[in-house]
Amino acid sequence: MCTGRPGWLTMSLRLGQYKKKLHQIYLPLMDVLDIDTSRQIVRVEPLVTMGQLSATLLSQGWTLPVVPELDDLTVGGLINGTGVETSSHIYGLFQHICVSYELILSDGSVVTCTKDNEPDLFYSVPWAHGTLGFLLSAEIRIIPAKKFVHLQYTPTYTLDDFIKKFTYESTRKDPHQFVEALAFGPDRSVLMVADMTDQPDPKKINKIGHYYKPWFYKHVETFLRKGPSEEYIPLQDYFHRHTRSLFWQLQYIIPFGNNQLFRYFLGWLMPPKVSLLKLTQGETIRKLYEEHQFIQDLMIPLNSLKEAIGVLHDTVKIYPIWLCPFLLHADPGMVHPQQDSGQMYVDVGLYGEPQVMGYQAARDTRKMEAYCRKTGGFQMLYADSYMTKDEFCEMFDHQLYDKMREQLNCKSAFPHVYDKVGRKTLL
Ligand SMILES: Cc1cc2nc3c(=O)[nH]c(=O)nc-3n(C[C@H](O)[C@H](O)[C@H](O)COP(=O)(O)OP(=O)(O)OC[C@H]3O[C@@H](n4cnc5c(N)ncnc54)[C@H](O)[C@@H]3O)c2cc1C
Ligand SMILES: NC(=O)C1=CN([C@@H]2O[C@H](COP(=O)(O)OP(=O)(O)OC[C@H]3O[C@@H](n4cnc5c(N)ncnc54)[C@H](OP(=O)(O)O)[C@@H]3O)[C@@H](O)[C@H]2O)C=CC1
Ligand SMILES: CC(C)=CCC[C@@H](C)[C@H]1CC[C@@]2(C)C3=C(CC[C@]12C)[C@@]1(C)CC[C@H](O)C(C)(C)[C@@H]1CC3
Repeated sequence: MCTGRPGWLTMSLRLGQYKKKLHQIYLPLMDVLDIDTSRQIVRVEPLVTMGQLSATLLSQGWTLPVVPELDDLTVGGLINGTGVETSSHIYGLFQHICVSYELILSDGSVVTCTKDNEPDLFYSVPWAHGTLGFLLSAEIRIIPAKKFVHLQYTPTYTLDDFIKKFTYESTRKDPHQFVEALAFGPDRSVLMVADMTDQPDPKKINKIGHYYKPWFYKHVETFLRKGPSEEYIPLQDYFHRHTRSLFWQLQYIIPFGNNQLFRYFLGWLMPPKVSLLKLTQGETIRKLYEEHQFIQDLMIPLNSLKEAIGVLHDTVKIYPIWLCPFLLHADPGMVHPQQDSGQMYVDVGLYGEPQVMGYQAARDTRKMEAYCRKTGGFQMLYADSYMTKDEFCEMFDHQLYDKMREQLNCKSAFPHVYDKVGRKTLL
């Protein structure tokens, strides 16, 4: 079994060919069920999207501690897959802000698991991609929101200076609420730290969410020239700052999209719906993307970042690079640090056309996957994974997952997670 959500509706690169072979279970569950401000918990169904949830919560003065920024990402996808954002250096991944999951298992029974009740199930759901049961609802923590974020930009011009400042901001004892960086070259980066506030300086307010405003990453790049700066951005605009340009992928689809005239007259049409692009994309475009684009998020320990930037420069040479620190909790399950306590990791996001000569998708992605395993890191599974099953099992800890599959009689009910996400099985 798998969910009946069509592959073209999802925010991953894959079309979900496995869905054709499996029995599809329709789960039209798309409601925000309850906002309990005394417990600071929101109860939601799996098809609730980030755009919908952040608008609902913000209207009441609340927000999720971690808001993955593309509007169409769903709670179900973020729990059964994963989610990360610029506040993750404090709160961890999306799974770490979840308090309970209500699931329907292969025998039809419904269970609610938390870290104290059915902990094995609770810890094995994230990253299992719906191969242990179907999610019916989840309870997620919420925190009070403010109207603006005070965002400070610091350009750096050497790799060493950048690593020093980025490491400091990611690990300091009194951290800023949001930390992110964009690397525009091996030694040209802009570090951004931000905090929520209700007292913006009116002269420094920038409503970056307006449709005629420049794409956010282009705006950030200007600070390499202008030097350090600060702004006040409406919170909702901040959360969805990379939505309008799909990070920097829209430049390949609409190359003139950031042109001033285009923005003023047609900017309100942007971004195209990812699901519409997926639904209408032909086989040729799909192949072109597969062969000429490298879209991957590698989650590696922060102390490997300097080396990783060098390796990525030599292997694919793609800029900008999205850098987002996150605290990986030492919880049981498929993804945890190699040490016994939590460890600071960084999500290294590469979304673009490799500028190296002779790039070969399968060969070079495999190289990056091997490097990621060597550092003790993980690949985000919305992207194409070319690993073999053994390599996959080396990257993701299968101990608890295998135990739960055995215990819950999953083998005849759900495919193995590798058979859902592995690229080889889709060829
Ligand atoms: C993407 C998406 C996200 C959603 N998210 C949420 C969410 O977060 N929370 C939530 O609560 N819901 C959510 N919904 C569901 C939505 O709230 C319901 O579809 C709601 O019923 C839509 O209201 P409407 O005003 O568009 O009504 P309609 O769709 O026009 O009507 C809803 C029903 O009421 C009937 N009806 C309308 N008027 C009358 C009348 N005068 N007398 C008798 N019957 C009448 C209609 O025949 C129909 O059966 C979502 C839906 C979608 C598609
Ligand atoms: N900032 C970020 O963190 C970003 C994250 N992403 C990635 O995008 C993906 C989310 O995209 P989205 O379109 O929302 O999700 P998808 O529909 O792609 O779902 C992802 C996985 O979760 C499973 N799943 C979804 N809902 C349920 C459910 N109710 N019960 C059981 N399993 C379920 C799906 O199973 P099935 O195949 O059976 O439907 C699928 O394997 C995540 O993997 C995330 O990592 C992408 C961009 C940014
Ligand atoms: C962890 C983080 C921040 C991840 C961000 C990932 C985005 C850059 C990804 C998510 C979905 C994504 C893979 C997508 C695409 C680009 C990169 C996206 C937006 C596009 C639009 C590229 C063009 C393709 O033809 C197609 C339409 C299939 C995909 C759809 C998904």
